[in-house]
Amino acid sequence: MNDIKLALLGSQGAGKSAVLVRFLTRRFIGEYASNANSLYHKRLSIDGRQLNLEVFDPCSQSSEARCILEEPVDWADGFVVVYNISDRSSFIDAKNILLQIREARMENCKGEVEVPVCLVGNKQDLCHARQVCEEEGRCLAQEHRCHFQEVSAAESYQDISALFTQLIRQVMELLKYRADRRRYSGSKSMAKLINNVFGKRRKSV
Ligand SMILES: Nc1nc2c(ncn2[C@@H]2O[C@H](COP(=O)(O)OP(=O)(O)OP(=O)(O)O)[C@@H](O)[C@H]2O)c(=O)[nH]1
Repeated sequence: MNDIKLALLGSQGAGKSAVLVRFLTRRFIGEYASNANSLYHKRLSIDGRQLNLEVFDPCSQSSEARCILEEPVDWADGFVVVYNISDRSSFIDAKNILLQIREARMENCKGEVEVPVCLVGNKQDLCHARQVCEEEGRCLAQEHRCHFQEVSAAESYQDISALFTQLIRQVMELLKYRADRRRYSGSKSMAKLINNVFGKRRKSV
């Protein structure tokens, strides 16, 4: 069974918990305790595969949230970066988070497939108070080569479910790629070893 670890990042009040709880329970719960980090577990089946999903929803202000950004690849297999379309400062925070993820990827991944990220513009139901247009979100996502989706955790389940499903599929591909690479480099070193031992012997015969 695959273990998939995701982290939700974004500024305070962007709706991280609302988006996650909508995905996990199909429900919208108006208020969440925002002074604690939460780790959610769920068993899922996607494309016929059983998965153990772990999602970290950090309290925006906590030091653990900052730690995750310091070692993102070690901690999570994929990220959901959430901003509030009716709050420009949350979009600026999302930009900074994407930059930090990219920097950390460059340091940690070294030629590896990129860690999957989805940029989410939440609170689409508040479009009368919109401060970030959809195009800006799309452009930012293109710049960071990540998926983008505007959603309303308050009003809809479908878009949120689709974005998590797509992200989890990307993560499964990344984990498969890593496992194949490990297997390949393992068999390459085994072949080298055999060649060293038997190749040398053959020469001396
Ligand atoms: N109108 C509207 N309100 C939302 C939506 N999603 C979340 N909210 C509200 O926004 C507020 C913040 O939501 P949270 O999910 O707690 O936000 P958060 O990003 O987890 O916040 P922190 O835990 O403080 O970092 C709550 O009052 C939610 O009810 C949405 O899609 N539409």
